[in-house]
Amino acid sequence: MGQTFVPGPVTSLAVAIPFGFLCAYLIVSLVTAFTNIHAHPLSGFPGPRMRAAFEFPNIWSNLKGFGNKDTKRLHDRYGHVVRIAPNTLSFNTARAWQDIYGLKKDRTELAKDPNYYIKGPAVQIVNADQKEHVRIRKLLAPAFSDTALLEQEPLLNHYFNLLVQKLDEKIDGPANGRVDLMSQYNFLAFDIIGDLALGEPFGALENGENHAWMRNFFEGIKFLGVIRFAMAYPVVGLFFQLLQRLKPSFAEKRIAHLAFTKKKVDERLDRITDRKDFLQYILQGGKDRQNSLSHLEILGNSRVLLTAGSETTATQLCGATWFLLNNLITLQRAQSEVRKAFKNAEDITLRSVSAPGTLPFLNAVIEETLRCYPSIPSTLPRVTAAGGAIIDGHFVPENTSVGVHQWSANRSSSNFGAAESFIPERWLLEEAPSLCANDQKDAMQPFSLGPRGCLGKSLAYFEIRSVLSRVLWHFDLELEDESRNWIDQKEFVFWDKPSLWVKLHRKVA
Ligand code: HEM
Repeated sequence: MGQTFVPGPVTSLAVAIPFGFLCAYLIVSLVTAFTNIHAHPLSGFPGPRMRAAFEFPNIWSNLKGFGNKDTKRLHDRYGHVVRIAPNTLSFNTARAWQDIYGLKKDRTELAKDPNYYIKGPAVQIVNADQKEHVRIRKLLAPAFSDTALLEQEPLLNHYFNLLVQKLDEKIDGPANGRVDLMSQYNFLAFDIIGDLALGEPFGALENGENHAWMRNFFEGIKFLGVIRFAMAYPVVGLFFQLLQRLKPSFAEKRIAHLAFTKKKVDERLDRITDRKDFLQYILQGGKDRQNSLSHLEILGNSRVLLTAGSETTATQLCGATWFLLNNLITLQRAQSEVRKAFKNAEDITLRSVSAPGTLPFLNAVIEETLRCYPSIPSTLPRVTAAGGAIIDGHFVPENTSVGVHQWSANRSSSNFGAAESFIPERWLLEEAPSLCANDQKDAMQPFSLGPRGCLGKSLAYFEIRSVLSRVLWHFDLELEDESRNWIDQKEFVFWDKPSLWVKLHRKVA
């Protein structure tokens, strides 16, 4: 006969204490949820009750990579402003862009949301507060002026030509013209920004493989989503810390990523050169000011430049190519415009691709790609200051996280006619179809706006116009069947882009 187990006092306590904590946690969560719905300063804003009550539906949606689609669905249902989390409002109008990201009359700006822009040990341009940001931006801005960028033309041309050469080699090689343009564009954008920022080629195009830095970068972005979850739910945070101990590769990749950047920055700082890379501007600008950047700040900002300047531009190159190849009439028009504008490949220069009136249709394709497939489809959140703010005509109480959700703004039928369709002609004054007559063009701000708007916008346009012109000039392209649905992607702040398979043919002379 078996013995009956009678729990002793120690066993009972071991069960009772966690059980007690769990009950207390559940009760506090439910009371908070009830208060969030009925007695919160944002209670009057529209949105689903679950979103008003808890943080996790929003975090979970982003963590799974469906943030863009889920948030847009909420805007379609609830309107221009939606309460997507207890303390978070999402907007989708042109007015909201100005109210949230523009500089105020008293020269202040809405601060970046610290729960999103998680600060590391070093201040860097993207997460710095307003005062620090002004200091850093002043040092970096001269490197991004059109004059400074035009001086970089030989360097840029080297990489543009290398891309064409590598693509051309694929035609006669075993690949028989089949190529993954997503990888090639990523190699190109990373090589360019690596060279511009740190004065040294990274060799991704040359070697034809993703640099470990790039592979780790995307892991890092996904990792940020987990950190945000852990910040909102400390219980998840504890579990996550445990996971890191059990699976050290999680943290190792991040450490390797940081170590690589440090090594490259240190090597560059040790090198005496008169090459005008971005670091040269930072060091020169800091010489006669007490505002120079510390070593840690140089490191932090270099990481930002490498990231901000590679992934975003490569995304646009991929997107524009896919939209073109998916619509043969558009492709033919863009291609014949480029081939007519440039008799010889050498005529394609930074100045010629940017000259007004030279490539109107290609420029319209680029704008429409930025609308339909923005590099950063999600929200870049700010926090309202003491006393609250008027946003898009609504009074928003202080300490609220606010932002424009790019995907929802760009694809909203109240901002754009036939918003879900790719129609480059909407950007051409004389050809815009009547259904696009009321387009709210200012509702699309792919580079954001105001004092924290993109510093690399001119560089991005130079790169995108130059590369698309060259690819369309040199090659005839077909989309491979497996990339027909390429555009259907998950989003983790940036897009999780799969390979973009195309078949290249040399242009018939
Ligand atoms: C199509 C390409 C690009 C897009 C769509 C884009 C978009 C953006 C956006 C939306 C922001 C605002 C971020 C925020 O508010 O947190 C930003 C900031 C920034 N971008 Fe870009 N970007 C692009 C290319 C580049 C390039 C090529 C560089 C060159 C390094 C660059 C450098 C920066 C920097 C330094 C900032 C921070 C500006 C500041 O806080 O003052 N970007 N970008």
